[in-house]
Parts: sequence; structure tokens; C-alpha cells
Amino acid sequence: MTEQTPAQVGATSGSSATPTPVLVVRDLRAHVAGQQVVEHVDLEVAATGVTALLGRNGVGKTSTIKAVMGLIGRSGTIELEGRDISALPTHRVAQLGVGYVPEDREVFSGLTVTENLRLAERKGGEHRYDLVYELFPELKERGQQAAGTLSGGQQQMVSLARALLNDNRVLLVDEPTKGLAPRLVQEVGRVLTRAAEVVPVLLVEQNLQVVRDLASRVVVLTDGRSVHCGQATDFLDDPAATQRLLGVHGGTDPAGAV
Ligand SMILES: Nc1ncnc2c1ncn2[C@@H]1O[C@H](COP(=O)(O)OP(=O)(O)OP(=O)(O)O)[C@@H](O)[C@H]1O
Repeated sequence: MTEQTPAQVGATSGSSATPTPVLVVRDLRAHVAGQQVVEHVDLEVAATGVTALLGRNGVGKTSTIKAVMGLIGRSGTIELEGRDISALPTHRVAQLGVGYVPEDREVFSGLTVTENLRLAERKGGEHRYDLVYELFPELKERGQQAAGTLSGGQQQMVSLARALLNDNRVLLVDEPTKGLAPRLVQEVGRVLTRAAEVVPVLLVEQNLQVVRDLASRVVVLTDGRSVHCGQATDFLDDPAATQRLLGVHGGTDPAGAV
């Protein structure tokens, strides 16, 4: 595997080229509480399938996603299907079709499952309840249950379902398997595989087995900077690279979490 410098990341030639990206980010910088937490991120999200955003704890993965959504102050270029969205407020970014599944799930705990879904409906668009209930039959059964009384895994399903309900152009999904039991990790993986058939996904994920199963491409951050992008298998099959950039072996065993 050839590691790339930040300037090379996102280049459109050679093995690093992402075929027809849906989202292109260039020289993204972002700050939180007066501190620069994203220093220079270039990334491309492929128009199909799953692109994984990887890195050790605290390198700026969540901040990168929040910056794309406009949830924290940012500069740089962010293009959604060629349209510059880098100066738009969060609600406009969402309206244009960037779905966000936050790390802490953020369900409305006092509302029912059905109410959580209804609130997520974007005005004027199609609402894909058929897809949502096909993927998450349990959410139909538990429609009248308060979301706050669901298990962590079920709340994750509500969070994913809300993003899938709308006709989004891309989904940004932040650590969906975090804290889940192995069976639920598999279930989330199954759902994301199916979701990625409908909408491209940028996935922050610490479990490298999930990355291996789902992602076709990876972008790796260190210290708020993108330092590598390329084919997922090339990266995961290079133990020296995964050790150096993630601090773990990129092996195939399910315990291969970062
Ligand atoms: N609200 C905040 N106030 C101060 N510092 C913050 C805040 N949010 C994030 N940071 C800092 O920004 C840096 C990047 O955090 P971020 O959550 O983006 O990293 P991450 O790669 O997603 O980490 P993890 O894998 O642990 O979730 C970290 O040093 C973090 O401490």
C-alpha cells in the first residue's frame, strides 16, 4: 500500500481516484470552543457503497462529519454532487440531502418510535416507510413505545431509520456499532449494507471487521489531517499501515476493533 500525503489525498488520478464521488471535501478546517480540531481534511465519498472514515480516538472523525453538516465552525470546500455547500447552515445541508446519524443517536426519548420517525420526515419529499419497515420490522411492532425505553441497539435502529426515511443523497453515519453486543453489531452491518444499496454512506467505524465487511474505500485521519485514502482492502491488508495509522492490526478476526 502506498500512503499518500494530504495533498495527494483526494487526487483524481491513479489508484486513489474515487469513481464519481457524491461528496468532495477539500482543505476542511474546523474549530470547537476556540480550538482547531480539524486541520486539513481532504476526502471523497464514492457515489455508491460505503466509504469508511478511520483514525485513532480523538483525531477528528466526528468533528469532520459535524463540520460537513455545518454543526461546528468550518472553512474549506464541501461539494455535494458538484454544488458548493460549505457556507450553508445545517438545515440547508440536510434539506439538500445530507443525512446525519450522530454517534449518540439523539432519539427523542419521550416520544414514541412512530413520532420520532414522523418528526424526521422532510417536507416536500418522498418518505420511504416501506424501506424503513422492511429493514427494521421491529420498529413497526414497537411504534407506540417511548424511544427512551428502547435498548441501545433499538435506538440505533431508530436513528438509522430516520436518516433512511428521506430521499438523501448521502448519509454520514458516526460509529453506529459503538457499545453494541456482537449480535447487534452484525445486525447494524446488515442494515448498513442494505442502506448503502440505496444511498452512499460515509461511515465512521472503529470495528475493522465491520469496515472490512462493508467499505470499499477508506480515508484515514491523524491529528485532524487526512493522511491516506484508497481501497479498503489494500489498507486493511497492510498490517504496517494499520498499525502505524490506527494502532492495531487490520486482521480479519471480529475482535479486530481499533
Ligand atoms: N466540544 C468540545 N470541546 C473541546 N474539545 C472538543 C470538543 N469536541 C471535540 N473536541 C476535541 O476535538 C478533537 C477531535 O474530537 P473528535 O470527537 O472529532 O474525534 P474522533 O476522531 O471522532 O474521536 P473518537 O474516535 O474518540 O470519537 C479531540 O481532541 C476532542 O477532545
